[in-house]
Amino acid sequence: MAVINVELAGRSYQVHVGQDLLSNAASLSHRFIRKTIVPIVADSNARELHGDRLAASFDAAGKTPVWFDVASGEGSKSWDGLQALTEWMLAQGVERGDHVFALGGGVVGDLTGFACSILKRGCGFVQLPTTLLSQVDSSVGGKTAINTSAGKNLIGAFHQPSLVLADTDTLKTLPVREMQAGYAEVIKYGILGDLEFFEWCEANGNEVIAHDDIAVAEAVARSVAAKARIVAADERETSGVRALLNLGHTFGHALEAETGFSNRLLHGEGVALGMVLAAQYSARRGYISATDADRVKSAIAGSGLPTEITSLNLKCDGAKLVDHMRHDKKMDAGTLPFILLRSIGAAFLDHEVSLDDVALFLNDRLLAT
Ligand SMILES: NC(=O)c1ccc[n+]([C@@H]2O[C@H](COP(=O)([O-])OP(=O)(O)OC[C@H]3O[C@@H](n4cnc5c(N)ncnc54)[C@H](O)[C@@H]3O)[C@@H](O)[C@H]2O)c1
Ligand SMILES: O=C(O)C(=O)C[C@@H](O)[C@H](O)[C@H](O)COP(=O)(O)O
Ligand SMILES: [Zn+2]
Repeated sequence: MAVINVELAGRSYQVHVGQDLLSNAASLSHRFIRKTIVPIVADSNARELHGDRLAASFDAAGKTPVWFDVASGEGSKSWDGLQALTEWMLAQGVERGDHVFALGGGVVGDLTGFACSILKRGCGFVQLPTTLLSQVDSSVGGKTAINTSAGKNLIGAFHQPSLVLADTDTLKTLPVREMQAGYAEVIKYGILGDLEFFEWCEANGNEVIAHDDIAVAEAVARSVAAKARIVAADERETSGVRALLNLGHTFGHALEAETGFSNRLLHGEGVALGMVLAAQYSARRGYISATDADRVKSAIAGSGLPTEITSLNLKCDGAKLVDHMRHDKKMDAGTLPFILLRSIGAAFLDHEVSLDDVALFLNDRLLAT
């Protein structure tokens, strides 16, 4: 088992990565349980597949889990979802000093974290991530949010969890498509900041996706360590360091919006497409070679993720995708900084990008064969 610290003044916390952690959840989280009742917000699939182990752990400790079920899918990260959850938390008598547990993927983690950030102006929460994506990325770092019709994660807050238990056994039931989507956020850490980890991904990515225990353990622990370092350096994305974690997301969120935040394009798939576009756009700007852009694309394609936006059969042009980008949270007085590559393993923020040029670039990609 690995324990990674997220070092933040006054609210540092641990991320445990290992097998069968849910069976020991009560003892690992005992500091955060003050009452007999333990409120658990659960993704419907995660509860069905892994809820019993969690419940048994609390039962054995003399605690009583009370469950709030969240329907699977991005649609639950919504105003309606937030209203239903916060009203349930009030009905359960959750107080500011209490902790709510979030069992599931990034959807449940982001929704529960946001609900906890506003309930009575803030209560605690513990992340129990059960997807690869949520173990390597969304459960760590305190970004919480819901989507609106205007775009992705536009209503949210920074609110750090008190503890993260990433039980890698839960990934054994995760469909391959979801493993691939989570893997996009794994290889992201290599592309943005660590050439050696990118090369590890080139060699081991398929073992991760195939649920190989050793490869999964290494991928999750190394990803969490990378994210913890970045979050500790720039918790609220103000210095430009944390913004690098958005590699591929400016393009990806626009594609998610255009596909209606639906099963047509999972978040990780949008990030995969977005990272390929960011690499190609970096080559267009003369920062990296076409060969390096192709290497990024091949590594992503090799894991079975999409790499061509033509595969989405979009009925829009580049200007429409750029319109979605105008809602990006990085927009700053009319300019949108893009996360581009100086080399594989060295991302940077380019503040000189013209959105008109991005639209032209996307028109080319929408026509590519
Ligand atoms: N807060 C952050 O820093 C951050 C980072 C990355 C992504 N995100 C957000 O995370 C969300 C995506 O998260 P996700 O990829 O985990 O998706 P998700 O939460 O929708 O889960 C994916 C699917 O897996 C199912 N599932 C969950 N655990 C399972 C298990 N163990 N076995 C079988 N099925 C299981 C779910 O029911 C769902 O159908 C997006 O909304 C994205 O914006 C947030
Ligand atoms: O933690 C971060 O910072 C990230 O950017 C991680 C991303 O993978 C994640 O999808 C995040 O939710 C995107 O943030 P947003 O600020 O663009 O909504
Ligand atoms: Zn992401």
